[in-house]
Amino acid sequence: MAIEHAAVQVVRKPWGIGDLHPWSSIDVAGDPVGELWFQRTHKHAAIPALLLKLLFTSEPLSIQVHPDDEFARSIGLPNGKTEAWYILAAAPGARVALGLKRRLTPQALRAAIRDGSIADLTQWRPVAKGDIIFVPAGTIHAIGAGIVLAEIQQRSDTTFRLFDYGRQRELHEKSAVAVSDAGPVQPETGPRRITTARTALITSQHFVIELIDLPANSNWALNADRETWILAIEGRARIGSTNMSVGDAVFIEGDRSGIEVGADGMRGLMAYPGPDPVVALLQGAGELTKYAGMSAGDAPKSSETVEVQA
Ligand SMILES: O=P(O)(O)OC[C@H]1O[C@](O)(CO)[C@@H](O)[C@@H]1O
Repeated sequence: MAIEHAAVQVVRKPWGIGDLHPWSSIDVAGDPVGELWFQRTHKHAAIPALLLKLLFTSEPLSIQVHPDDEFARSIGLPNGKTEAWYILAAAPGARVALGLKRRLTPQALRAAIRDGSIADLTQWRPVAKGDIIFVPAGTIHAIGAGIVLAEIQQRSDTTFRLFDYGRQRELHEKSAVAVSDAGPVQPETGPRRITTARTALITSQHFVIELIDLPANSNWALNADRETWILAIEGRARIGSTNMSVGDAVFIEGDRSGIEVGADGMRGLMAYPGPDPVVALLQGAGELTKYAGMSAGDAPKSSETVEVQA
């Protein structure tokens, strides 16, 4: 049984940024921060199946691919890395790449990595705030500059890079060729309404991602039998005794809790293992909350911060 205000792990990246507001009040001294990873707070807690992150880009990430479960296990890793991105903010012209413009043989893919022409073969698309993008393991992909996004992924840090814009980081030609589905991607299925407050954005074997839009001063019951992550993206709420405002995340597993929504409502992402949406997970309690007067000062940011260089 657990309800935790997630700790934040800072990951520095060459493509990161220097000012994380309004998503985090962490002071970014030094190298740019590319990612904030939300972590369980108890040191001896079981390792969750999912990883929730925020990504901040001032330059494009590498063109990359991740292994599926089968390949990951063949090299001694516990699982692969299917991921999804929810766009929180996007500068004009911001874009992401998903799949290739045309199908390549493994030999042609290897040659395109070696001569860098893979950069001209990826299929870019514009993105805007509120977009959701599903990236199954094996999909060649990249994230462009000027984006803040929330990433939900299988818990893995295995990335095979195909191209890195001249940065001096390692490429992983052999593994990338072995795991890539080197062609155009299939069209995605659209979001599906679960209730007036809940929309399933992604329904997949590995995780479900819901957009939750909880009205001002409403009360809810959260019945989390399985691992569940909630990220606040607008407004405020209190989950159990944890106050949440923009950029805060809560982990809950094998536990029940009330949610009291603040005076401006709360919009957030809720993610849990798939394959199907769990209707009983979040239910309206039908009462106005006593918590309507919550102010910014009532919602402290996560207390624990650690640093990682990547
Ligand atoms: O190799 P790079 O460019 O630092 O990118 C790695 C990052 O890309 C992502 O896979 C997002 O596509 C992150 O989960 C990961 O940390």
